[in-house]
Amino acid sequence: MLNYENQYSKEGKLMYLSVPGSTSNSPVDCRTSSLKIFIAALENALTAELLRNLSFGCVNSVSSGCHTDMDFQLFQQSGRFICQELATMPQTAAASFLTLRQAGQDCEQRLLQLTGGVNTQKGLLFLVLFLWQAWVSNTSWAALSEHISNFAQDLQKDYVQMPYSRSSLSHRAGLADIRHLPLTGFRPLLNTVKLYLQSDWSDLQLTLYLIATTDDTTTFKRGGLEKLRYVQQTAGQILLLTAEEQIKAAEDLNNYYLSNNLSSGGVADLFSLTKCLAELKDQWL
Ligand SMILES: CC(C)(COP(=O)(O)OP(=O)(O)OC[C@H]1O[C@@H](n2cnc3c(N)ncnc32)[C@H](O[C@H]2O[C@H](COP(=O)(O)OP(=O)(O)OP(=O)(O)O)[C@@H](O)[C@H]2O)[C@@H]1O)[C@@H](O)C(=O)NCCC(=O)NCCS
Ligand SMILES: Nc1ncnc2[nH]cnc12
Repeated sequence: MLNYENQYSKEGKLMYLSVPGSTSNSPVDCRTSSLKIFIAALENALTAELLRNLSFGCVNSVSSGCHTDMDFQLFQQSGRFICQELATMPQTAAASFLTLRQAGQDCEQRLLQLTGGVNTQKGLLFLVLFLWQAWVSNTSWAALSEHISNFAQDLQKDYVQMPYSRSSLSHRAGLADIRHLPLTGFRPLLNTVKLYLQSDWSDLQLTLYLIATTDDTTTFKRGGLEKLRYVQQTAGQILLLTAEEQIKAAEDLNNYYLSNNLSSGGVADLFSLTKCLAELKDQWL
């Protein structure tokens, strides 16, 4: 077992691991070795998301949900691709919002090339890059929310300059879209992680909680505001039932998604990120 000598910054943060007797004179950067921890947690979470029994219009191991253009294998490829991109992302991308956005847009284009133009997980990629940036910049868990909120403030400009697009429709409908998360320092997601760690929620209960509390623009785009509000209210009511009653009611809601051609893609991403952060929390600086 190698005996590591840690090296700390002036603020006392663990910055490097130096390997005694190593041939190279440059210390092993703990950010590189620890990035493997980050990526392993993301891989585990993405696998769990695809293995959900009820996926509410999303792709899983036994169904393509309401997606004729995507399947389980494509999502496996998409997830592996995103993990590989994070593993090789240059640290310079973490320097500012603009460098991160450029890196994210380049990565999003490579992802779309991989999928033949099908949007599998561009939302997940967007969100996980903020967490990647915080991780590689050695932001502590306690400082995470304020750090991301400050870092992402330029996102506000998206709403001003937004061309007439789906995002503008959801924004005009008053929805808290995907940009709301980094702008609020991932506060809703971190609250979900805290609740998840305190409870013994099943994957179904976590999914239902996320449906109830998320303005999923993929659901809104396909079904409009009335159906979005219906699934949110129904999921919240299901969580109040006994565990046995929940199963039947959840299957009915899952069938509602399928019969109305609805997808919960945003919820699926938040499911993955909740699981990922729950695994990382105790190892986060
Ligand atoms: C910032 C962007 C990613 C914004 O993209 P866009 O302008 O398209 O914004 P939206 O359409 O509003 O949302 C994009 C995706 O975000 C997910 N999502 C939706 N609601 C929420 C929410 N409330 N909280 C969190 N995340 C949310 C969702 O992504 C997932 O679903 C997609 C797959 O489902 P599907 O139904 O197939 O989606 P579509 O293909 O759109 O529908 P069909 O055509 O099939 O009918 C998939 O993306 C999942 O991830 C929304 O789709 C982007 O503009 C951007 O800037 N990206 C590059 C920059 C970057 O990455 N920067 C890094 C940091 S600065
Ligand atoms: N499993 C899935 N199916 C459809 N859209 C998704 N977005 C993220 N995960 C997804």
